Amino acid sequence: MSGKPTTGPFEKTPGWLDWYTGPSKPQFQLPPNAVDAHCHVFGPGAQFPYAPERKYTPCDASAEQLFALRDHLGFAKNVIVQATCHGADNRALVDALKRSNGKAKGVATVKRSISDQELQDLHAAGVRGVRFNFVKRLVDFTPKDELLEIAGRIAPLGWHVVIYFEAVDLPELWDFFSALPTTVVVDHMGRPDVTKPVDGPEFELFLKFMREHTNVWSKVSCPERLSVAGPPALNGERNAYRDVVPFARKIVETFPDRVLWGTDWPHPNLKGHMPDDGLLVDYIPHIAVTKELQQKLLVDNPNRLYWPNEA
Ligand SMILES: O=C(O)c1cc(C(=O)O)oc(=O)c1
Repeated sequence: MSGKPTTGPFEKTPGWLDWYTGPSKPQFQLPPNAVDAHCHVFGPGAQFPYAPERKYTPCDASAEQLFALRDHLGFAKNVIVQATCHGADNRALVDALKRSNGKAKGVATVKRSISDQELQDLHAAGVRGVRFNFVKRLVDFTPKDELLEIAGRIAPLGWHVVIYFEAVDLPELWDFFSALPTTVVVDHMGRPDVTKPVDGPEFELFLKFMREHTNVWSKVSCPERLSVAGPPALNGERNAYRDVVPFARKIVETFPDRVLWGTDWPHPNLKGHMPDDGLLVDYIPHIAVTKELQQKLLVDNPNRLYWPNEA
């Protein structure tokens, strides 16, 4: 790993937790060509300013630092997801993609005013999806007709839509999600409340959503965000976030061909602790318990979605 977090000209949100320097080497050996399918770059703010409409100001997390983590953990490639602190200004994302030597693809945030040429430029840089965010603490509301219009424009490019929402909001968003004309990838399992039973009505609704929509995939990421009881991936703990495991394992085993995993580095907005990313990788074999499931989750699925010509 190289470097320490900086903050440049911006003042971080009070209480901000910086990403973990000096992560462990995972004990779990990632298979060849494994993809970290959800991570972000922040700034650096001095070069790529944070968006005026942002809801938080992070520490910087540069492309070099992300690529150093990738190599340290043993991933071959990254999918970099536009972070809300950059709004619809995708310059930091595009710069990271261009400097990845083909080892990163991206998911952008766009507005309806984007031109066809700008979409083509994003495609050339390696963008393969757009993100629609419904988490109220992160973004202001965007009208659904605007989102549907964007989805209709990116569909012919072969892109997909990434959606981020809270489990309690799924009933209200169901019809809108059903109308999306592309592959749809859900961030962080649709944020289940893991204090509720894994076979209870809330999580069952999410499973039903995936069962009834074969175009819907799920990232089984972010146990560090969803966990209530821990234990955190710190201090050598290689059996972390046990309360999240049954939820992620259920999705992996029910929909093995429609799941992705990512670190979520640099883990924006965590409050209690910042995980050791090496120990976070050691969470994977607890949710994908066979070599076959690990191969699909980490290699086959993300390569099929993001590098289809190489898969
Ligand atoms: O839960 C979060 O705070 C969060 C935020 C962002 C973002 O700001 O883009 O992305 C994520 O994947 C998760």
